[in-house]
Amino acid sequence: MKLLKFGGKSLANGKGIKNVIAILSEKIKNKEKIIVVLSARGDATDELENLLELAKSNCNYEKVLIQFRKQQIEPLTTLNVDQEFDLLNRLLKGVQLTEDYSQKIKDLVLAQGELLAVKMVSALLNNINIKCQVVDSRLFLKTDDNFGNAQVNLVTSKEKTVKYIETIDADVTPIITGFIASNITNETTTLGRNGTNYSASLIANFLGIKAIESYTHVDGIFTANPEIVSNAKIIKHINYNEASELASFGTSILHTKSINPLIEDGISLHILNTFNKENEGTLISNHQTARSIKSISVQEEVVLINIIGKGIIGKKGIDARIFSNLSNIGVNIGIISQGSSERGVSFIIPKKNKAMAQKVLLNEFKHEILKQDIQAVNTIEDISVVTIVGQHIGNFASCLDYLKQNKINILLINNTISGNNISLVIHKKEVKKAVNVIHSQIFGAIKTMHIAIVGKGTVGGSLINQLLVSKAKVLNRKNLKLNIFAIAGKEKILFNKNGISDNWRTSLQEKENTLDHEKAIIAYARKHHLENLVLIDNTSSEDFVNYYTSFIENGFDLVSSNKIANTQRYFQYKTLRESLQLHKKNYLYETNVGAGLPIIDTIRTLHESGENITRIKGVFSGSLSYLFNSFSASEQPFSYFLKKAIELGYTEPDPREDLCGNDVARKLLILARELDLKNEFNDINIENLIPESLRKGDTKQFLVNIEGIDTYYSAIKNKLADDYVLRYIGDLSGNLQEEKGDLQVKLVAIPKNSALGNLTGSDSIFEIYTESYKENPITIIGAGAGAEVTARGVFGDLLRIADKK
Ligand SMILES: Nc1ncnc2c1ncn2[C@@H]1O[C@H](COP(=O)(O)OP(=O)(O)O)[C@@H](O)[C@H]1O
Ligand SMILES: N[C@@H](CC(=O)OP(=O)(O)O)C(=O)O
Repeated sequence: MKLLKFGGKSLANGKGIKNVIAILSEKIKNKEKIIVVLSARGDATDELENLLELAKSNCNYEKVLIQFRKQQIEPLTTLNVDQEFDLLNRLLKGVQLTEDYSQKIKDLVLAQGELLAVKMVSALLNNINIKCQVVDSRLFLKTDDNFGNAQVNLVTSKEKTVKYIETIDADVTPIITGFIASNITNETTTLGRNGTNYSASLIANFLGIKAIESYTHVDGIFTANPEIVSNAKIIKHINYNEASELASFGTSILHTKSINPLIEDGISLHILNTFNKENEGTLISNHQTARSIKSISVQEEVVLINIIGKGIIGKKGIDARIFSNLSNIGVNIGIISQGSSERGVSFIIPKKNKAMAQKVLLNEFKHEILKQDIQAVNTIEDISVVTIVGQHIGNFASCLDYLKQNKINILLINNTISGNNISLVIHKKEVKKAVNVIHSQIFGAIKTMHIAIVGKGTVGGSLINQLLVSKAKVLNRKNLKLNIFAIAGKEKILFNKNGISDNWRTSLQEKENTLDHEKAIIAYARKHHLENLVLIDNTSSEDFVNYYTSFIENGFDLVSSNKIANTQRYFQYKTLRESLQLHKKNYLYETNVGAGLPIIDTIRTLHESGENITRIKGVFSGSLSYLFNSFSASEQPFSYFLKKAIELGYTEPDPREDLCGNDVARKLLILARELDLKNEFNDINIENLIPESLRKGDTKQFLVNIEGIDTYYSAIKNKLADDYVLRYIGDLSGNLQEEKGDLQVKLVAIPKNSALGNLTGSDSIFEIYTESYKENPITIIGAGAGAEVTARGVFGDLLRIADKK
């Protein structure tokens, strides 16, 4: 024999009730012997509670009641529910007249939800010729008078239940009400919200039934509430102790008191999904596993009480007085801590006990308050307790770090005596983010990075497309979800917390122009509680860089192809690093120097490992590499290659921006600063490649007179010795252990058969000289420019940040 319990959502109209009837009829037709226990349908209990409140405040409840009736008689509108609704009408009218109701009346009103459910399910089964019978549990579940949360008299109830069920013919399936019972004078009581599970466990225990199937609307018990963590993992098997732990820490699919009757009789409880026939669900039984399970639970409906006062530090008996006073009025203290506030005691109690507890404490400590030893007894309401069940504190440090990185403020932390549960008190609005952050950290489950991309030009646009194309692969290989939640152009901004899609260009185009993109991005991330935030700056904007600290302070890591932040004045450079350090954030900018080439990473690794870098030299600009490689190897005039470079898109629209040498100088400065040198941009000796006569005038004028550049370069070339070529190089030398290095950007003659002399096309080359490598520098050569390779480099930085999480 099995007992089947169906929850409210399973019995709701539509797919739910249809599946319930299908499940029941299949089992009964297969001659399985079953007993059924039902909750109220859909949200009936909440709706009945609401009707009581409406009546109490003398509002028009009739319309709401009509609507409620309509829902309850679906899908069998001919069902006679007059008895239940006549009673509801009378009770609600009474409440409206007196503008009040007792807990006793409330129980009678709520009970109608379960009574309607069993009536409907029986009728639907009878309609398909299945023999079943409505069973009102009030006839045999007997309780005390504690309406709303009545205690069951186990001995009497067992006797009555066994007797009652014996009266039902063996071929008739009992359809029993959950949640409701009665007292000794047969008045209706209830077993506490979500009490149907308890009814089911008790009835199984009384009748010697060894297996319960509990049908709900989720696939079973997960490593965290699946409605909060979308990639939570199902736990297939747990034992009673683990189930009790999860229940007591707020895993709402389980209820503490419904576990005890199972343990007593070794009854297995199989949690299944009404809406997913294929799923195996979670089996709770008395088996023992070698490895204990881990799961994250959330307790809502709690408040934090702070007793604040210098006068209570070190004073004996304060905790004892708190405990005894609250326990006298039946209030449980969840977590207590003196560490969180240096000047007081903080603890958690159920929200419903707040007023009572405050009154009792104010009275208990009235002398201390009078003497100003206690300044206040405060309550903080908007909090939740997140518990990681099965987690030892010893391995939790990285998780705390990770929460901090995600700007989650922990008000209290507590680990239990057994050392296997850790509870964190946090603000309610941060719960979703916190649970997701902890979950991904503990279970190594899919981690989601929430990315905002500013700049959608050649590099930005390529990056967005690369991310969209590669995201499925990254998810597969690295368990990492790359979710672009914002794209900002110069004027418009596009948001989607679930990730922007392939047609982002059109969607962005359709948006209105907006201002203050940085504020909008920060506000959006906060509103939607997004974790693992990364801002990617693919602009060349000087202004946008000013917002970097704001992003850092609001929990963002940074990636940028924009060089400005690294070439500002040294004090600004330093301030940014200080802010990164303070907020434990990362800033990666590999593409600032060699596009997709791993220059900064190599230099940083060498430098951090204590290798003395003595010189860095190379051709840092793809466009200038092309110009001098080609010009040196050909008889054509310089302007011929300059025009070609413009055509190929190697240069900026005004090629003088490349020729002036500032871009190479910026790259050189960035490298110098990686070595902790304190150089300023002005310290760099830059050879400007534009002849004096061509420096003035707009782009158009320059392009018209472009051949004017040739005499200048022919003269230089004529002076070249045999087997020498021209290269425009960045050169960092001097004593690099000092405060400042010697930074030169210059056109030089180089032997043709050297590494720099051998350079071809638009490749860049970086020679890194170190003490250990002496005259044989580490050399990195490759495409050092281009939107696609730069975007790939930015992508790499993003993955590096994800790896640090
Ligand atoms: N760790 C968890 N695993 C599964 N469900 C959970 C967990 N924690 C909380 N829940 C919540 O428990 C609820 C399912 O239980 P319940 O409300 O009793 O369902 P029903 O009304 O169908 O009986 C779901 O809303 C689910 O979000
Ligand atoms: N209907 C009652 C009892 C119950 O257990 O419901 P559910 O099984 O849907 O949690 C309630 O909502 O409290």
